[in-house]
Amino acid sequence: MLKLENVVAGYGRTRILHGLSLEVPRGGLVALLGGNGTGKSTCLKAIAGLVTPQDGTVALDGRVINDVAAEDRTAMGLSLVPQGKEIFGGMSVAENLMMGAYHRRRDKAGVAADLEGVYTRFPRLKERRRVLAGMLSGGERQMLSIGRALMSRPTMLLLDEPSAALAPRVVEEIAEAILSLRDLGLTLLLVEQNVGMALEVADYLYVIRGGRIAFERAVDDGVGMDELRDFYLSGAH
Ligand SMILES: Nc1ncnc2c1ncn2[C@@H]1O[C@H](COP(=O)(O)OP(=O)(O)OP(=O)(O)O)[C@@H](O)[C@H]1O
Repeated sequence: MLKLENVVAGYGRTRILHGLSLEVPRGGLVALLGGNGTGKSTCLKAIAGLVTPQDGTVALDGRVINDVAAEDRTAMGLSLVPQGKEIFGGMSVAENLMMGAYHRRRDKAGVAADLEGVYTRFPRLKERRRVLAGMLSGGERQMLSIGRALMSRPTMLLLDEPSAALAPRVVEEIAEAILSLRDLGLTLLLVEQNVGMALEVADYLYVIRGGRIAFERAVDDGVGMDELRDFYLSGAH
């Protein structure tokens, strides 16, 4: 469904991705692991259209989308759940969710149904729908961030470190939510530093090092936690 080939990208003259290639098949749950500052978020931004590749291609369903604007990629089914839970703290939970459906203004009935769907998936968001998003806990913010992305009716979600700074019990909840999205038929690319969580949910793993993919393997083929941790920690330093 999604294919990156030899993507070179960065900020200004600074190159961060040095020829990165990866694939996410339809319905797959693929994890991209790597240490701090290795370019994981930059990779997601290149897919979402927030960073333009200087070389290489990003293709969705066989179509190269390098020149497609970010908002048009959202309409094509790509939705980014950014790191840092970039929610609007001064707006209510419900208003934040509606922001995810901004390009579907003419589809009032569909948007209302999807809002109910998000509330069914995350009952805590329903309970807190009138609360200012800035008052939510870390786990609730992450759920809101995922819920807001779902409001654009995506076919593929790009999740940027959804477990970051969350307690283990909450990470487990988020992992379950991610698995339930896969069961719903969504295709997922999950950027993580939490190796345990990635191994628990993903069916395929990539490790990024120096702006390129340095290791990849199907989880079913056996990937040891220690092997992975050593691999990318040794590469990060
Ligand atoms: N907007 C920007 N302008 C300039 N440099 C940036 C920008 N965003 C990120 N960088 C730099 O690009 C490099 C890769 O950042 P990126 O956020 O892609 O890494 P990451 O693997 O997601 O790391 P982390 O897990 O710490 O978020 C870092 O050195 C970072 O400082």
